[in-house]
Amino acid sequence: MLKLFDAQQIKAMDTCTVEKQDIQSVDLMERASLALFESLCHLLDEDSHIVIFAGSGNNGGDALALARMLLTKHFSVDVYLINPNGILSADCAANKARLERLLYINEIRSDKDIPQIEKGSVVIDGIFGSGLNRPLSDIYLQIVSVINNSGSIVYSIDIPSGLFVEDNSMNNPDGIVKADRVFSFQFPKLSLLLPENADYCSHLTILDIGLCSECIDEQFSDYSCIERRDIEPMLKKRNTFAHKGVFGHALIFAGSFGKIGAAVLSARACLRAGVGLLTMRIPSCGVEILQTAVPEAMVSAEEEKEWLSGVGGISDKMTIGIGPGIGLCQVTGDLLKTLLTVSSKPMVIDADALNLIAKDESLKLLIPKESILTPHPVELDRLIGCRCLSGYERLQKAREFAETYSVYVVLKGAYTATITPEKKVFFNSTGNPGMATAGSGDVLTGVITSLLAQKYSPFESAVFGVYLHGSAGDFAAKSKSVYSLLASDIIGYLGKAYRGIEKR
Ligand SMILES: NC(=O)C1=CN([C@@H]2O[C@H](COP(=O)(O)OP(=O)(O)OC[C@H]3O[C@@H](n4cnc5c(N)ncnc54)[C@H](OP(=O)(O)O)[C@@H]3O)[C@@H](O)[C@H]2O)[C@@H](O)CC1
Ligand SMILES: Nc1ncnc2c1ncn2[C@@H]1O[C@H](COP(=O)(O)OP(=O)(O)O)[C@@H](O)[C@H]1O
Ligand SMILES: [K+]
Repeated sequence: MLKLFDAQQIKAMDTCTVEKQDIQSVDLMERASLALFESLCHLLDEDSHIVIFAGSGNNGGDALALARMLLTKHFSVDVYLINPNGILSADCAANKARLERLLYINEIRSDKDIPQIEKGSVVIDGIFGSGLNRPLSDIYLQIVSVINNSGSIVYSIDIPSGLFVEDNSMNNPDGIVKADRVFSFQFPKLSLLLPENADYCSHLTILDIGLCSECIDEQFSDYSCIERRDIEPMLKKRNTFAHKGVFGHALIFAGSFGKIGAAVLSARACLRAGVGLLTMRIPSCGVEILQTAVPEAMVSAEEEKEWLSGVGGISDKMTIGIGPGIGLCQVTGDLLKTLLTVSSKPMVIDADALNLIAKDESLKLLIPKESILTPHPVELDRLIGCRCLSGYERLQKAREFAETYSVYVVLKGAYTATITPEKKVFFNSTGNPGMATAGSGDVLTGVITSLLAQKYSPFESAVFGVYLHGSAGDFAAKSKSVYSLLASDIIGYLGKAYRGIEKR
């Protein structure tokens, strides 16, 4: 699991590593720059012209060290050191001295020193890193504007200059470098996983710079990224004598007139994710459709033709999922209230079930503890009753919600965040923009309900389900492209996603 840290913690680990490994901080800088150099070389052409912008802190020091390494490979390099106050950090100064022996360093002290960037150049952005402590102003704003308007490929060191590591709600969007790729040292930065910062980082590479693992373990973090190696041990092996009774009985409430497709998608996904038995509670207009499309599912038909109004037959043995395509009828809201009142086991709550809860404050208190709620950002805003201005704010509100109601919140997006009742956040690493298509959320509900029915813990059901769903989406995108991917394709590749986890 990759932990994410704030700027102070990064500095603390830096200092701790230097002490524990008995090295100088400039040696750690050299190691970081070397990792960057090696990774960057794969992306450069022999005749690339490289324009490096270095700031006065350690991010600038990295950039100057990188320039020296690029010169050893005979790249054409121009270096601009932005030094309006004439004060450099010690390691930046040391690297300036080393580079000066090899190359003339242009210094930018006022706006008249700002260069035009030659067309076709590659820009390296080493102006500010994790030490940024205020939004950019003056000369820095002008330089960022020159970089962003240069039409060049831009690679940022550690983080796009001008972007804060965590909260950018008060930042100036014009003062942030838009990078084609960010090379982040050791850990992703939280801000790079939030949707409002998508423009500043098209691709992300994490570079291992050998920070001391003891120093990393000492630092507490509420945020981490789930990797394949965290998921693999969660997979439950199936024994030879297993029978369908072992793998749980899911009961999914889904569909309304015109939205029976949502029920079909969640049913198929639930079965493909491995549940033993599945009953679908749907309005009677959907019975034929569902029985034809998903013969493996049982149907509990609602008396009402077009929407759900009654809970039907439920038992304690069943694991409930509710929401896909159910609509917002009052009678469906009443059903939800009954269901929340009579159930004490964790359930999966999605889509219109979340919208119904948002409309009736009293329902929130009835949600069984440890239930899994799967809102997309708009559903989350409705649930908490306010329109969040940034992904960062939304994440904090979702954490408060998870704690207040003792539930797991799966906040969906490019990096879906599973938030625990303890307010810990686990970002997912699979998935792609092809999944931004109708019905992929219904598929996720089916998958998570299936895992919960198979006795995965609520936490495992959420993070494992999100990972599996994203991984199936990645296989689907490889085959169908991100443009043509359908939610059904995700279901079709769930088997391959399981194989991917089971293989290693
Ligand atoms: N992770 C690791 O372990 C490793 C990290 N390494 C590298 O170190 C980087 C962090 O370096 P850093 O701490 O020196 O901060 P960095 O961002 O270069 O400069 C901050 C300076 O700028 C200033 N300043 C701030 N905001 C400003 C503004 N808006 N406008 C103008 N000035 C502003 C502020 O000074 P102030 O003006 O506040 O006195 C401060 O002195 C990190 O990102 C990575 O690249 C590797 O070398 C080794 C391993
Ligand atoms: N750009 C993206 N990258 C990765 N996953 C994505 C992306 N866009 C959407 N998804 C995933 O697709 C699903 C969409 O869910 P949702 O918005 O509820 O769709 P629907 O309501 O159409 O079923 C979520 O699991 C989300 O994480
Ligand atoms: K940078």
